[in-house]
Amino acid sequence: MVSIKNLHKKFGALVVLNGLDLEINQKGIIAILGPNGSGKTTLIKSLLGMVVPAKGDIEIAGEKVKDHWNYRKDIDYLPQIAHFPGNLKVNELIRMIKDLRGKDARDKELIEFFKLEPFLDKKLNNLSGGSKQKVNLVLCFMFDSPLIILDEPTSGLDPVSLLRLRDLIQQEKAKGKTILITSHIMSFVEEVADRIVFLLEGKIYFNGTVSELKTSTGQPDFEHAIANILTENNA
Ligand SMILES: Nc1ncnc2c1ncn2[C@@H]1O[C@H](COP(=O)(O)OP(=O)(O)OP(=O)(O)O)[C@@H](O)[C@H]1O
Repeated sequence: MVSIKNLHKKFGALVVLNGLDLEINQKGIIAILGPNGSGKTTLIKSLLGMVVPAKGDIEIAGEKVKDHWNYRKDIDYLPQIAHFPGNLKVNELIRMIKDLRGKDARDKELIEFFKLEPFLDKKLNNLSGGSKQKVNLVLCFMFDSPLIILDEPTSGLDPVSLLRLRDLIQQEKAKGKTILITSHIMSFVEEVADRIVFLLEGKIYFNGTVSELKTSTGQPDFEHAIANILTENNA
């Protein structure tokens, strides 16, 4: 589904991706983890053509990403920071995105799911951070694409909304989708992820299941296994 070969990206003198290779051929939930600044968002944006790598090849569903755009219609993406036009009302934004994408959308179901009905007539500028994130989630999930990329979907969500998001992600997985996710909430990652891909120094440092990670680090729990990688590598 996703094939990345020898990916390089620098910002000025800062080397972010340094010959990264990654194959994702499975359905299910793959967590992309790594310390702050390790290049998770840069990697995600490279998949979407929003960052242009200096070197390397990316293919998604057998289609090359470079100089192409058609493949993107089959990807749903949740950006880490959504820059919404603040003067638009929530329902106006949802309508606008539906018009732009020109695909069937299940917005009503998701608005109900995240209990957003009371906010539909409010301007985005007047929403709390968590409510904005729920709008972000509705916009991402409403088009039912086979590949979903979620950059920090948990950010700003209260515990009840977090449980709803977890259920939604599990439902999408059950439909046979591939879901890439970044999150700094390790308990959430441990609960949902089928595979952990850990970025360090511009490459994949670990690629395996949660239990393989615990075994390879000799740690009894997931949070300590991640902390162990970071301290061992002075990250
Ligand atoms: N457009 C840009 N111009 C300059 N530097 C950038 C740009 N985008 C990212 N960087 C830098 O590249 C590095 C990797 O950033 P990136 O956002 O990919 O990391 P991340 O792993 O997603 O981090 P976090 O966990 O904090 O979200 C950081 O040092 C960041 O400051």
